[in-house]
Amino acid sequence: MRKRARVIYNPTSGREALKDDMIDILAVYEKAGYETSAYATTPEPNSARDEAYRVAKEGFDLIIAAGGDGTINQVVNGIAGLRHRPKMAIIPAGTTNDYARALRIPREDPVGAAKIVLKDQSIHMDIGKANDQYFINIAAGGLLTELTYDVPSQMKSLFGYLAYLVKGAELMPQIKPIQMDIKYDGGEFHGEASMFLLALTNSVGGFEQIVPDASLDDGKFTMIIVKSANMFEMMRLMTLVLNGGKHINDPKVIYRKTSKVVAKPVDNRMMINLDGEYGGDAPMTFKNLARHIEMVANLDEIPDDAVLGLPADVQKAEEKFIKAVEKLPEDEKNGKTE
Ligand SMILES: Nc1ncnc2c1ncn2[C@@H]1O[C@H](COP(=O)(O)OP(=O)(O)OP(=O)(O)O)[C@@H](O)[C@H]1O
Repeated sequence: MRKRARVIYNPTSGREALKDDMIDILAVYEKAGYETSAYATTPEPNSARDEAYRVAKEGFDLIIAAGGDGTINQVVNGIAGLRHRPKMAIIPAGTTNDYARALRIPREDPVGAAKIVLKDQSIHMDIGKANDQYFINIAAGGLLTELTYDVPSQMKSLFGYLAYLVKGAELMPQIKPIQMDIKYDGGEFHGEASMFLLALTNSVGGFEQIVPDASLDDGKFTMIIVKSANMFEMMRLMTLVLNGGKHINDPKVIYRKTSKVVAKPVDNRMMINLDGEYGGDAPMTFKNLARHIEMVANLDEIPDDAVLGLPADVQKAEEKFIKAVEKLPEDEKNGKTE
């Protein structure tokens, strides 16, 4: 039987240009060997998610999420909990397109983005689970992230609103740190912080320097906690970000790799932002699901150190080996066995 693909596209996203290109897009996936059909999402809140779930259950081989990061998030939410998870591809048509940036998929050319499938390259991407929802790129909490809910949609990306903040001086008094308790692998933060952020890729709100060393398939989030900072300090940190990712060593910042995080507010409400949308209130447990979704990617263009490319079993074997070595007496670790 021929392989089957479904293009799930948002006819309202970004420039609304997808419809015009759909015949050419379908032809690309046919050429790649898939019997391909298209589904336009509807105004119902979860239509992309529900369609992705339906076709995955029917045994489709490939789902192409065409739209903004919101559409990709929904398709992932439709299939992430299933045993049979079709391969995914993305055709970016939103405003920020963080995910396409990380996978090096063309962002201005929908047919060109589809053609990446012809290279037959993919990455098994890590995704995040936040209580019972999934996210593909970012989870964040703290007052600074709450501001994003009030800003216009083109400023919705996590850091895109900084320009807006600079203009909107009336918002400055709202940038108050809150008390939070964040447990992560091997450590805990308890105190006042302006925000915390978990990233799965190096592409956060259009910036590639916020997480300069993200790996897409290492089973770990990059966690950033910005300790209590005022607006001036935030701007200083952003300057360090733009200056080659120097913020990661700043005393105001905790920067760690972790596979699990438990975030709790202390005497406050803490809203959580998942991939740029409100995702519920903390307490929340975040788990990294390693190498969970196979995504078509422009592998040639992705820096080598962003992809481990190891099958999960090899990775596990490596981890076991490292743990076993750690348990050895000091002499044996150094190669002395007598
Ligand atoms: N046919 C439709 N009519 C109205 N809204 C729709 C329709 N299809 C999907 N939506 C809504 O579009 C949103 C997802 O938008 P998506 O992320 O794809 O694009 P975007 O908002 O243009 O991109 P970005 O997030 O980068 O700004 C969801 O809230 C979804 O409910």
